[in-house]
Amino acid sequence: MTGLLDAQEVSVRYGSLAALDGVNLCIHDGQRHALIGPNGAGKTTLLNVLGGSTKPQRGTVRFDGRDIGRLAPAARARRGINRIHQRPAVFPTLTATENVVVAALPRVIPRRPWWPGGRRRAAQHLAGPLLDQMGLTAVAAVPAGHLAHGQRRQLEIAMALAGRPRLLLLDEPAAGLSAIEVGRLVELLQALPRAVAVLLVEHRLDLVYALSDTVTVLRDGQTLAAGTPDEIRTSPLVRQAYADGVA
Ligand SMILES: Nc1ncnc2c1ncn2[C@@H]1O[C@H](COP(=O)(O)OP(=O)(O)OP(=O)(O)O)[C@@H](O)[C@H]1O
Repeated sequence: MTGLLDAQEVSVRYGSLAALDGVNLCIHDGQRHALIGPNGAGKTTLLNVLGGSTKPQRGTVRFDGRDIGRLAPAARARRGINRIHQRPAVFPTLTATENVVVAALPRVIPRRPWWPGGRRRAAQHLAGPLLDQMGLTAVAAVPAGHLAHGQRRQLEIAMALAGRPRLLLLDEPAAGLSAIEVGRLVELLQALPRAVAVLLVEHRLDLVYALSDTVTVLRDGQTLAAGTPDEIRTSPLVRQAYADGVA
C-alpha cells in the first residue's frame, strides 16, 4: 500500500541495541496517525528517521512517491515534512508575528517578485491568519520569550504551518502543558485543515484517542499492533505491553 509517507523495513541500531527493527509505517493524505508504545519502544527514533535527523542502517522512506532517504531535515521541510519538537523552537526576542514571518519567508511567492520587500509583505499577510488559527492574535506583538509555554507551543505550530506542510511530525506536544493548555491544544489540533496529515507521538492515551484515526504501537523497536483507536484500546496485546512498562 502506498501513502503520502511510506517507510519500509526501517532499522536503526545503536551498538547491539536495535532501536528500530524492520518497522513499516504508512501515512495517507490528511490522516491523523499516532505512534505509541512503552518507554524505549523506538517512537522518537522513528520520528528522527522520518524527519531526517537519524539515518537508518536499513530501510526506505518515501514521501509523495519519492525516495527522501538521503535528504537532510531542511530539504524534507521544503518538500512538506515539518517537525514540532518537545521543546518549542522559537526566536525568543522576536514577536509572535515576526517568528511566523521568518518561518514563512522561504515558502512565500510574492505577487510582484521584483518589488522591494515584496516577499516580506507576502509573509506578513500570511502571519495574521495563522496566528489567528492558533489562537494567538492577542499576543501577536509580544516577544516569543515572554509567552507562556502553551502559547509558545501554539506559535511553533503556526510557524510550521507557515511552511505549508503536508505532514506535521508532533513529538509529545502536550509535554509540560497545564490541563487548560492541553485542552486548548487539542481543540487547535482537531481544527487543523485536512490538507495536513499528522503523525503524533504522545504518551497521554486520552489525547491519542481524541486526535487520531489510526494508531501504531511500537514495542522494543518493532510494530506490535496497528489499527483504529477502538481496536488499539481493546487489544489485549497492547494492554499487556502497557502493563509491562510505560511512563
Ligand atoms: N543516540 C542514541 N544512542 C544510543 N541509544 C539510543 C540513542 N537514541 C535512542 N537510543 C535507545 O534506543 C531505544 C529507543 O529510543 P527512543 O527514544 O526512540 O524510544 P521512545 O519510544 O521514544 O522512548 P520514550 O517514550 O521514553 O521517549 C532506547 O533503548 C534508547 O535508549
